Amino acid sequence: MKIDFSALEEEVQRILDTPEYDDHPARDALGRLWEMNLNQWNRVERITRLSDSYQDMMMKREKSLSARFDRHLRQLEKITRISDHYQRVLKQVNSELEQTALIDPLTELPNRRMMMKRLSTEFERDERDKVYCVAMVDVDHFKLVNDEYGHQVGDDVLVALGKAMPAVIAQEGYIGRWGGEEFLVLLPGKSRQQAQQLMEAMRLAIAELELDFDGKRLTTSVSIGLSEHRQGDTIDSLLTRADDALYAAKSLGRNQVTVD
Ligand SMILES: Nc1nc2c(ncn2[C@@H]2O[C@H](COP(=O)(O)OP(=O)(O)OP(=O)(O)O)[C@@H](O)[C@H]2O)c(=O)[nH]1
Repeated sequence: MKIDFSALEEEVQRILDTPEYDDHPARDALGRLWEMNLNQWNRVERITRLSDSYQDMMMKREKSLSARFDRHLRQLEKITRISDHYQRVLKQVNSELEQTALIDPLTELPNRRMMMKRLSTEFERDERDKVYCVAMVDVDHFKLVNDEYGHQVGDDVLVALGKAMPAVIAQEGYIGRWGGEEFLVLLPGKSRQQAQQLMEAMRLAIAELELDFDGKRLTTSVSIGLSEHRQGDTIDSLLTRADDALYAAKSLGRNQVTVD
């Protein structure tokens, strides 16, 4: 049977409020039962309120946690984006630095370090049947250019030669600034005869070059010492022979190619 509690409560309330029942033997017990009932309801209400506010608190907490999580996630994404960007910039700066460390700033040709790197790579390859020549190129009487036209014109001459010589060599070899007014040419796969022909063409091209700097016209020439790789050669021995050949070219009157 279903009990209608509100009707029952109303009825009990009415009995307790009726003065004729004040002396009824069950009046006191009913009064206390009613009191207990009220207390129980109050407790239930308190517990319900507590549970509601606890649920409320948990929901708020969950919301704030999820908001914090989202905020952290966005920050993390931002940091990742920044870090990716910096890594790209760093990579570029590194490669630019590496480039500048290997390029001669005046002529923009590979510098001595780069040439040595290149030579080392070549020498690491299998020695058998290696066909390889190197040529040391030195500008003749370059001191006179500086003395007569000034250091700036001297620089301009080096820049002009740094453009003219690679144009002759093209894909046949590899040229770099060795230092001062000296250049080094690497000629992989070239026999002594082929290298000599190429260096002769380069010497001639330079001798015929007419340079004009602010109306100052001048010509110049280069001496070239060539050496061909021999069995058992080291980088040092190959370069020393090219140097010796260059010395010979200078001694023989300059503007010529000599082979050691
Ligand atoms: N303008 C300029 N001069 C340089 C540079 N590097 C070296 N020189 C000059 O090159 C000159 C080389 O002089 P030397 O070693 O006597 O040789 P040279 O006058 O060319 O005579 P030979 O080599 O015997 O034909 C020196 O005066 C150096 O100062 C440079 O980067 N710019």
